[in-house]
Parts: sequence; structure tokens; C-alpha cells
Amino acid sequence: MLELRHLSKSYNGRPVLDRLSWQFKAGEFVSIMGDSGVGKSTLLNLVAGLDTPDAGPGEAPIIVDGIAMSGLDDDGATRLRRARMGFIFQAFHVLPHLTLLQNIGLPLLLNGLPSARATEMLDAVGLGGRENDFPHQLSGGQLQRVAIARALVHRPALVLADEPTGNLDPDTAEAILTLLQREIKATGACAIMVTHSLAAAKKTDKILNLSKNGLQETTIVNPFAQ
Ligand SMILES: Nc1ncnc2c1ncn2[C@@H]1O[C@H](COP(=O)(O)OP(=O)(O)OP(=O)(O)O)[C@@H](O)[C@H]1O
Repeated sequence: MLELRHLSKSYNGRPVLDRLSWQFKAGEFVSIMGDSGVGKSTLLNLVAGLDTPDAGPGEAPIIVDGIAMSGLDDDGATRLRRARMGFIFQAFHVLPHLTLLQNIGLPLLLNGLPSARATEMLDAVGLGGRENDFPHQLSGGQLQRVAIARALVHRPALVLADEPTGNLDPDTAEAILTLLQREIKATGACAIMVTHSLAAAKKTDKILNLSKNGLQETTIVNPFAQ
């Protein structure tokens, strides 16, 4: 579903990611952990097309659903992102002037898809009946549920989440992750979640550790990690 082939990124000549390779499969919920500053958000931003990798001519370091991102122009990348990806990023927060239903329905509108599933998703995240409310009327946990509904409503093949439960209390975080897990399994998407929380990572199928040595699957994790 998502293939990384020798993905590298440096900022001002300083390497952050160095020839990273991995294959993420459809239907897989994977978490990425690792020390602060190791490049986890950079990795998600590159896959999201929000930043560009270092690449020589002819190289295709990021392949989404068989499509090399490097072969796309801006419009092509936007279309790929819009149709096949869902984001749960702080930077893509729910829009304050749209109702909850309009927020969740936005990816459907942008992709020319029928709007009925927005109501279904609002129900699925436990906010049925609140379609006409505005984001400021919700708690942090409820807002995060709206963000999850919006990220999944158009059945994207790839879901990218950056600390989706970072600012939530443990019970709400657990509920949000259970919801995310359920929806990912229901849609068959591949989901990649960056997190510092071991409790959050334990909800995923696979925990990867990002370090200067690249990505490695982790089986034994530090029991004292937060
Ligand atoms: N736009 C940028 N320009 C210059 N340096 C950057 C930029 N974005 C990230 N970096 C640097 O790249 C490195 C990796 O940052 P990144 O945010 O990906 O780390 P992270 O693993 O997500 O960290 P954290 O766990 O603290 O969120 C850091 O040293 C950061 O300063």
C-alpha cells in the first residue's frame, strides 16, 4: 500500500532520514515511535506530500498504492492526497466556521462523492444528532472524533495520524484509538500513527521504532515509556 525505497531527507545539509525503506500493507495499523527529533513527523509530512524528499533523478522513494509520488505534478499530488489519503494532523484541524456535518463531509464534496456517508460517520463516532453544531461547542475529545470521522469518510487507502491522542486524557484517548482501530479495520485502510504513547502504540498491529539506524519493528518496548 505504501512503499518507502531509500527515502532520505536533509535540512540545510543535515540528514534527518537516511535511505529509509519499508513496506506498509493494506489493512495494517502501524505505530511509529522514536526519540524526539529523530524525524517521525518529517516522515509523515513527506508521505503526505507536504514536504519533498531528497531524491536523485529517476528515484521514486515514496510509492502510494502503486503510484510514485515523485512522478506527479502539484495537481496530481493534490488529487492523490485528496482521494486516497486521510489525515489526523494538528495542522488539519476542523474548520471553525463549518458545522460538524460540513466538516466531515468536506472530503466527500472535494472528491465529488455522495454526501450521505458524512451522517453515517458522525453516528459512528458517537456524535449523531449534532450535525448542525459548530466545533467550538465540542470538547477536545469530541473534536478529535470529528477529525477521525473526516479522515476516514471518503474511505482513503492510507490514513496518516500524528499524535492523534496527544492532548487527551487516558480514557478518552483509549476510546478514540478503539474507534480509529475499528474504522480502519472496517474500511481496510493502511494507517500509520506517530506517537510517544506506549499505550496508544499497543493498540496497533505493529510498532516500529525510528532511529538513526532506520525503521525497525519492536517487540520489546520500554515498560516505563509514556
Ligand atoms: N522545516 C524544517 N526545517 C529545518 N529543520 C527541520 C524542519 N522540519 C524538521 N526539522 C528538523 O528535523 C529533525 C526531525 O524533526 P521531526 O519533527 O520530524 O522529529 P520528531 O521525531 O517528529 O520529533 P518529536 O517527537 O519531538 O515530535 C529535527 O532536528 C528538526 O529540527
